[in-house]
Amino acid sequence: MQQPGNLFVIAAPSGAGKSSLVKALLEVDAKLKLSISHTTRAPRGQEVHGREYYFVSDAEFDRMIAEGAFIEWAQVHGRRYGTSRQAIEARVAAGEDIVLEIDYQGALQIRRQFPAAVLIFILPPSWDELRARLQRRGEDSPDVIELRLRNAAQEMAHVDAFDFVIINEVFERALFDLKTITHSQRLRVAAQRRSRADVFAALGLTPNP
Ligand SMILES: Nc1nc2c(ncn2[C@@H]2O[C@H](COP(=O)(O)OP(=O)(O)O)[C@@H](O)[C@H]2O)c(=O)[nH]1
Ligand SMILES: Nc1ncnc2c1ncn2[C@@H]1O[C@H](COP(=O)(O)OP(=O)(O)O)[C@@H](O)[C@H]1O
Repeated sequence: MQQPGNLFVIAAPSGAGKSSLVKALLEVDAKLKLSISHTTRAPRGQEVHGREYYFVSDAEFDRMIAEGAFIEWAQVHGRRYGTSRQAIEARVAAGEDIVLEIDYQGALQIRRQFPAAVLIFILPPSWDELRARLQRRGEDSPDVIELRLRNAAQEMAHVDAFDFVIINEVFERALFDLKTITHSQRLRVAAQRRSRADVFAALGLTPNP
């Protein structure tokens, strides 16, 4: 029987570097696939429908809620964001490892439905650096940046519900931490199955004869 895949849930205050880290992680880990959320917020400059998000109208989002199409959804920074059930259930059952880049409210909903999900929280090194990153990114108006900074405190208050916390100060170090977590989870699952071959496969090694 196919073993289910792993779910990695990554949350962070806006500007902490979560999208950049996840993008870099996906580039070096071919086994990981990103869950692409639906949102009612407008696309930013370089964003493409179906790549960063499925950008939908409020009416379309309402319809999806009514149909039970979301495995979790939440209101964040005044817009709605959700993970489609279809995108997760079939893929996890097929053994795929999925990354969800969602807020803490969504992370807690996922934990209730998938107790084995690994919840990772990314923190900025300081408030000043968080503000500086939002400003440097240059995608949000000053009003939106202030709203995101206010919401960051609320988001960070939920850090204790997470399994791991990574401080994204030096980018490469934070990426290394993320890789350690995904590797460890795969090894743990393989070890639980008590199969030496599985443990070696998870490491990408060939067992000695
Ligand atoms: N609950 C939930 N939150 C989401 C989902 N997709 C994105 N988010 C969160 O919504 C917040 C705003 O995302 P976005 O507007 O792309 O800005 P970002 O903070 O720069 O990533 C972030 O905390 C995201 O993690 C989702 O499907 N569900
Ligand atoms: N370790 C880091 N040091 C300096 N800048 C960073 C670091 N990580 C990410 N950034 C930058 O901070 C900004 C916000 O990162 P982003 O990945 O968009 O954050 P989030 O998805 O959490 O909102 C981007 O301009 C990104 O290039």
